[in-house]
Amino acid sequence: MNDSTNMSAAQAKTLEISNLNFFYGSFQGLKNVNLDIHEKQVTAFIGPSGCGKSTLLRTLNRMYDLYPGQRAEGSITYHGRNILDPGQDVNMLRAKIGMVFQKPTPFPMSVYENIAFGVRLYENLSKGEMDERVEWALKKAAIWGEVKDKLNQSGLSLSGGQQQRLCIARCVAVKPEVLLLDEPTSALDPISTAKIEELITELKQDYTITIVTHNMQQAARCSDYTAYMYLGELVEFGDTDQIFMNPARKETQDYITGRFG
Ligand SMILES: Nc1ncnc2c1ncn2[C@@H]1O[C@H](COP(=O)(O)OP(=O)(O)OP(=O)(O)O)[C@@H](O)[C@H]1O
Repeated sequence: MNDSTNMSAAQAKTLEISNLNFFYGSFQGLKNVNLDIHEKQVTAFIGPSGCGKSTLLRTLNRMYDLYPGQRAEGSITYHGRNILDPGQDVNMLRAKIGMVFQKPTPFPMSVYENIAFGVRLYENLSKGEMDERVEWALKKAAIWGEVKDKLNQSGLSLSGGQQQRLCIARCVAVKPEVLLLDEPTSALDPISTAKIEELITELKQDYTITIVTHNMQQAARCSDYTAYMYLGELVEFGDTDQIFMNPARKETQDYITGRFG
């Protein structure tokens, strides 16, 4: 648990989720979720399989838009605008609110190009500037030392843990404000997991982070706030210390102590 966070009501909110409902066709995946994501803090979504953690994460940068039949209702306010509005520029939104998936997904191209490719979609940098950006992003993701002599090798030649940090670097390279991490360590060994957890703690100095995790210890170690979900509803949300040590709801207590789920 994180002692750096003496939570206060005054803490800035990066995303304000209000009355959010989500539908997969006729199936309702999220039911009236209300939640604030605080600036430069780590918020963990926990709960049993199928409770809606990934669905909630995917609404935050409208990733669901890529799939027909999926829709969200309600509002998610970001910089004073509801990002669910049809007029929202989703490409710009995804640059500002980037996502890293459960399985590392490097592009089948060099380490350098994995980073430069996304940057070119948004910015026109000179070769020198791009070199600097690539190095900066790889350093931010704590992988520069391991890949600086392999920039022209395929991203797919890296280990799983390195690939995941490359994906985090790719996300950071376009200078987002928010990182959405969907079970980022579930495919990784314990050492790579520890590196990513350390990285999350470092990255929150600059970014607002939201993480879906099945791992209670991970939520307790890395997050400042925790949201416990069940059957599409937000059961309880609060400071991670409070949720783990003194949950208000019995359902939360049962889940975190392993009596349920
Ligand atoms: N593409 C889809 N079409 C229809 N229903 C879906 C789809 N994706 C998810 N669901 C349903 O929505 C609900 C929430 O799923 P979601 O993936 O958000 O849960 P989760 O908490 O992230 O689960 P897990 O921990 O297993 O990844 C589940 O009942 C799931 O079956």
